[in-house]
Amino acid sequence: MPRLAIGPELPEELRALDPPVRRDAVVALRRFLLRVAGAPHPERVRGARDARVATLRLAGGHRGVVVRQRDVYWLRTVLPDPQAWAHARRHRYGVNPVIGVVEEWDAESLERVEPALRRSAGASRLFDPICDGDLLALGIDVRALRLIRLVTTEADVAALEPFLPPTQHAPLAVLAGGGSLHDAWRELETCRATDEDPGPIDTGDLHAALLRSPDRAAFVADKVELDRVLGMPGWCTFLSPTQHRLARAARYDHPVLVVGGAGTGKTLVALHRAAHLAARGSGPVLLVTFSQSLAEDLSARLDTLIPDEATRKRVEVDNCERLALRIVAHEEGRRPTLVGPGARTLAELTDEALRLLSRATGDLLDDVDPRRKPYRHIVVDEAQDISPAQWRLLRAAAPHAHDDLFVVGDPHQRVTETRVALGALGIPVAQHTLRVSYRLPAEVLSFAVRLRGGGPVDGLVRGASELHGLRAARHGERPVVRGYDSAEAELAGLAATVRAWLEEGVPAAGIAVGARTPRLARDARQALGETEVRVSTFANLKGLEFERVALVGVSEGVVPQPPPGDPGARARALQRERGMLYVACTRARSLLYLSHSGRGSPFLSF
Ligand SMILES: Nc1ncnc2c1ncn2[C@@H]1O[C@H](COP(=O)(O)OP(=O)(O)OP(=O)(O)O)[C@@H](O)[C@H]1O
Repeated sequence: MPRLAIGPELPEELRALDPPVRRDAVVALRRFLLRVAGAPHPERVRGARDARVATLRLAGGHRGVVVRQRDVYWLRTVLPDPQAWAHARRHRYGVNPVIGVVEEWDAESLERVEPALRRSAGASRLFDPICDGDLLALGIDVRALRLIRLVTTEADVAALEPFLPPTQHAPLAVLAGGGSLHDAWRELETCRATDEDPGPIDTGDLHAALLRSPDRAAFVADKVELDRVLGMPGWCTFLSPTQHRLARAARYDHPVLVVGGAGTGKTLVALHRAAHLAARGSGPVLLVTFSQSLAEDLSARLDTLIPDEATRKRVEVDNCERLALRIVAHEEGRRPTLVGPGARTLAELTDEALRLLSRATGDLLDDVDPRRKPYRHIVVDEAQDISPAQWRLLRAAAPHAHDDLFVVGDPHQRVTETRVALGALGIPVAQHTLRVSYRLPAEVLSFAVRLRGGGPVDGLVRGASELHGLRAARHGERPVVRGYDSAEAELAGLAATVRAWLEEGVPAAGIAVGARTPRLARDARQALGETEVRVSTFANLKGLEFERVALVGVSEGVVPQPPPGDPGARARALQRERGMLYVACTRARSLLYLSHSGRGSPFLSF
């Protein structure tokens, strides 16, 4: 049987086809995998730049492009015939000689760019001070050296980005920006998907390279696996190398904290870690987040990610408040009252739950009897808004052992008063950072980061955390900021904007409208009439994402809300206000619209 690896774009490409074409393509792939009668066979590509590239006729007018070596087939893409042939001729494939992952080169474009680079090349070239040996040690392909030697400016390197594999472009971009060889090498290291030493790299071994590239290829051994990979959303199968390394690490001896800006995949990593622990861990897993609605969302996504029922059952998903309630209810035999006579506050219940757990084990920080702990592994999302008391409860709910706590969060997205330094709570963590936002187009990301401004915020480990080094995976449209003379005109503008989006075909579920206060959110709801778009406060948009987001009332006197007089409290309140607006802005996958009446919020002046 052929060994078939699926490329990351394939599930979406197939879903976008007309149903009959899609069905034919999937049947053809099943036949190909099983080598049964009627299976498509690889067809050579005349004029291919890489002799290993072939196409498979999958359905009427559609072909798959495969890279083939002996019985290994890497299915890169499914396209209408003419585009498939063009794609097949255009690219060549290789293996990074340092980290051993697969590389895809847009060879045709690079051939076109080379004469232009040669013509514009200055006398002194950007990489002149670096010898060939050093470039090769960074994994730069020997065939690319001639081209790279022509590069004169940092802008040349940026212009080459779409045509180079990321493993070639990333170290060059670091060097072009003035980084050292060591910095460039560290950047290359982030493209590794595992911590295992790959040993000597055989650049002729496509199979080994594909196995080292889980972001680029997923092997499917049989029809069941093929159907599963094709049927699931891409996020279930393909993680970036850094995300993969963090989520699938065999073992962490100490608690782990993953931080990262908006849309960098922290929640995705938390979900995959929970799934990994459910499959390979050594006991019940708790996945905990900020609110009940986020917990419901995570739970639904875990159902998709973990098809096996028994494995799925090993993960409980909850928020911290309900966790405390459940622990107390379990002990007392009935649900504690939250209102009326005898009611306890959520804070009191959290303390009570901690006391109960500590009693069970003898001591809060000492695992006298780890079997009495309700969970073996705890994964925490939205860590920045979990209170110290809740952290103590979480710490007490799992034994001190390997893979006990895996925490993700972003201190810049804090929307509550909470400020915790995990170390001070007896949770020393090893910190990792995600730096690429997959949700936000570069234009929305840079707008949101500038608007976030306000200097460093309190980090989750200790000290301050700065928002820098974050980049976007793609480009898109610039945010729109509109000023109106009155609140009525602003709401009419909102209604017209949302109507236009719906008329363009954006589904209502892909649109969110946000406002700073519940009252403004109610006004916006009213202005929108019957439309089923989500309308909420900035803070309640936390953790969610939409195609388009409209934020209203981003006006002076509203954002920020008037801060308290005490200077310390004032500074913290302003940081929180910035955090809320940043959270709201960063929910937009493609388009962000902000409006104000009268003068705009001072946060908009950057
Ligand atoms: N490697 C990736 N490739 C493609 N898409 C990705 C990747 N990682 C994350 N995404 C997508 O980016 C979006 C943001 O991911 P996620 O919600 O996990 O980020 P986050 O860091 O938790 O965001 P936030 O903190 O802003 O709520 C999701 O749509 C997710 O599927």
